[in-house]
Amino acid sequence: MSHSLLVMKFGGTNMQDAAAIRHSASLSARSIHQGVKVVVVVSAMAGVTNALLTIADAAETGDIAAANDSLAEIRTRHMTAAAELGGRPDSATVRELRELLETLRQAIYGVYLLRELSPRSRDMIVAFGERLSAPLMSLALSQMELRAHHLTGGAAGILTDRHFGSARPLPQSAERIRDRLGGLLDAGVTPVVAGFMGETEGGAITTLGRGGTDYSATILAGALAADEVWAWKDVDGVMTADPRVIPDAQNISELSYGEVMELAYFGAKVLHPLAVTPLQESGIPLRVKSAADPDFPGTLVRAEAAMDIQHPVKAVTAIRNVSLINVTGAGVLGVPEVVASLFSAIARENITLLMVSQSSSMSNVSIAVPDADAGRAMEALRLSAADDLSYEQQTGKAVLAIVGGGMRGQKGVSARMFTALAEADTNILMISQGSSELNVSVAIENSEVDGATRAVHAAFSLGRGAE
Ligand SMILES: Nc1ncnc2c1ncn2[C@@H]1O[C@H](COP(=O)(O)OP(=O)(O)O)[C@@H](O)[C@H]1O
Ligand SMILES: N[C@@H](CC(=O)OP(=O)(O)O)C(=O)O
Repeated sequence: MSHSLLVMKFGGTNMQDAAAIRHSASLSARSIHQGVKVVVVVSAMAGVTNALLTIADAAETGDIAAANDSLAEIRTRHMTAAAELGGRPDSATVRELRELLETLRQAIYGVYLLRELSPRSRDMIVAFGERLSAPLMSLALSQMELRAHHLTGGAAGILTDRHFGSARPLPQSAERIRDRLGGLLDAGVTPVVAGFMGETEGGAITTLGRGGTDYSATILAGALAADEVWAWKDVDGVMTADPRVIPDAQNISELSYGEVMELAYFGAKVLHPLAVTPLQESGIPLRVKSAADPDFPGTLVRAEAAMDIQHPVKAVTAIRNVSLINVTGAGVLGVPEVVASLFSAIARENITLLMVSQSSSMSNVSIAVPDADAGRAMEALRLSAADDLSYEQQTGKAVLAIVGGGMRGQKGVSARMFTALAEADTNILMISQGSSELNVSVAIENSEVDGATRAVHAAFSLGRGAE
């Protein structure tokens, strides 16, 4: 099928060094040479986002030596890639990288002097990963005789709210994106947008949450009414399970927006959980494609996905490092009161709620939240209707989920999952099924995740050659 506009996203692995960047540029060039306009969206080089977060924390705690050492590594990595991509020491790209790295150094030194790292400062620092990789992609494209122009997410028109660390795009972004990128595209220039980031109306840099470059790409695609989004990955597409845990996992040819959201929410690192939301209104398809095998169709994600009656479950996924919090109301408090206190605390603190289950006879409600959010959840509970509630936290748990639109109305799916878990000697701590019937999730011990995933994957015949 011929396209006129594609948005292509390249993640950290596909930007990790000069060779990977050159290969990614050539994947864009293939389409550009066919007359397709392409908007390129890039992530930071693999590992750089984590390194920047560690550097910011080190500076805040006063360990400027460690921060400077890591910063030097980041500098070397980018300068080496620029040189290998043909950027001369006096070129505009190398000068720009030098300036960005100097601003980053000053920002980190500021955190060190103040011993203070606000969510806003953290976002400003962490977004440098993408700001540093975008010029390298522009350079690689220009070495292929293509005209390219790189921009920050904000300069490309992505305007967000002020939720630093997990910002959401504002509706007025759409028109701004068309204004900022339309002219470039009309002039035959390929925009290269730094992913993961946007900016507030006041011009402060925000980030869209980990894995947010997928989200940047779909926000741009929605605004520009692109034909498709192609998210290039180091895997064949969205797989039936994490291929690092299940070598036998295979590519899923089609998923609906709803299915992919559930998968991402329940831990499949392959896409940002909100990535497809900007596509829902227009129905723009998203393809997850393999950078190593560009002609392989990968996974097509769209509004209505093909359903295979033999496979009501399409994938198994897990989130490790989860805490279970059990909340009990004392005597007079019934379940509604307990739920009300609990949920208002959760909402206030913007906590990711993975599972909820209640026991009506005991005025008891249990929730599963990521370990990283558990401290805040407990603190919020302490500050809420404190005296009448008691709560306890269990760490070291995980949530395992099966996902697939075909389980809607099908009997026996949960039974098959529970039998497989029992046979794998996995203790189930909590169970939940959304009324959308797109998933069934269970809480289990962290240590049992790999074995349980293998067992459930096999029980639903998801592996290669399982039939
Ligand atoms: N169900 C799944 N399908 C594909 N990949 C998965 C799945 N679950 C986890 N992953 C992991 O997600 C990784 C791809 O995501 P990510 O590293 O964020 O890509 P990128 O950096 O290209 O955006 C793979 O390396 C894989 O290990
Ligand atoms: N660099 C950011 C954003 C991102 O989407 O990265 P990747 O495409 O490599 O998952 C992160 O690590 O969260």
